[in-house]
Amino acid sequence: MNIRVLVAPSGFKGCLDPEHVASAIATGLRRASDAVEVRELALVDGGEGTAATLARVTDGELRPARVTGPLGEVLDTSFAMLGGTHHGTAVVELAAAAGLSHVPHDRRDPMRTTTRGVGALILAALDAGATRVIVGCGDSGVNDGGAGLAQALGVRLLDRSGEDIVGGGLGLAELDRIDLAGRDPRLARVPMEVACNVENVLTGPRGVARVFGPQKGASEDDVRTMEAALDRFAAVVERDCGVDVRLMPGGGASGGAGAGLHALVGGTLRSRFDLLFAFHGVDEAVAWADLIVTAEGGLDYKSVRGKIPSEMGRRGATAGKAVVVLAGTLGERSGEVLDEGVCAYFSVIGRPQSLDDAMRDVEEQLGRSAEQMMRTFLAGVALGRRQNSGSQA
Ligand SMILES: O=C(O)[C@H](O)CO
Repeated sequence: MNIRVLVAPSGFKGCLDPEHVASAIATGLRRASDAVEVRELALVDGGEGTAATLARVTDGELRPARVTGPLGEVLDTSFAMLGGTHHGTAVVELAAAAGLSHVPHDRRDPMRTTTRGVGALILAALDAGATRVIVGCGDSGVNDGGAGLAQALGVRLLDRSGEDIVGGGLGLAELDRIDLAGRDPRLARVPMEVACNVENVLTGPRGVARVFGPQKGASEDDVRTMEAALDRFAAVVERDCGVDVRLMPGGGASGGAGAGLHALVGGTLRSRFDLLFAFHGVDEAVAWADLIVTAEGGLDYKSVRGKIPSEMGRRGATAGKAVVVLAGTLGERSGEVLDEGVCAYFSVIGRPQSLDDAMRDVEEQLGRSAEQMMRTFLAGVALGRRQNSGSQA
């Protein structure tokens, strides 16, 4: 009897895209036995690779666009126009115009980086005739509450002297008034859904500056300054737009771009998995599988807060399926993923080596680990069969 294995990993950020992660795992699984039937789903979570992957799975295309990058530089990037039954839907990946990967290490500074280019991508999608826009959040290098993108779409964010505030997380500290009158009128007609991690909130103890600021280059002082700036932003938004974005689920996505996209642009914030997994047919694939193998570059306590391994753990457990996670590295409290329905997790790193070497060998290591994991699983299946036939004899 064949064992049906669903391979549904995320990409290994900055190292291997989800398609290559999936195919490396699938190769290893097939080596374990001819009785293994594999189905590959390369999953995206709204961050890097989302537009390209959704274009591919729907037979759509990437459209080039020249925008302002996070540091104010000229950036050649793209958005997706989906195909098939999703014709008319545009996917704007925030990371494509404001991603951390566009900011060199020595210039990481979320006090200054901007989402302005994301607004330009949304305009390009509207100009291309989009009738529905999906904005994917994640992997950003910004903390501007979506101010830059809103300004690019015609929203005025004014300081006390009636001047437009400057770009970046710091500019929000000067915000005094919001004027929505000049917002692009097409935004009132074209529905926009924002795929976000609904665990991320704008302010408070789990606020976005505190949780994600340091990885974007913020010092402790910067974090405090940005928190105060986001508090001010939230207060002005509440007064001028009539919505409290402080603890709104997903409002903290991508440096608070979730809050700005909702309050200033009119987008609806949605769980990224509910929105994006439908394109992949995840629920049907989970129902098909006996075993689910998912993967992530770095597994740690953040993985249980709305990341792909924990989401696959939950969906697998609900459907009564075994879920295993293969990870590049195991970080702080990675074991918390076991509380999310995952049966077991492994690091694929086989020997002490530098990060560069590990990244170079990762496909081979994924294949080897997947093969050994599958052999263990098959041994368990064989043992179960023997015990069953023994108890029936
Ligand atoms: O984009 C970001 O800021 C992080 O991925 C959290 O959403």
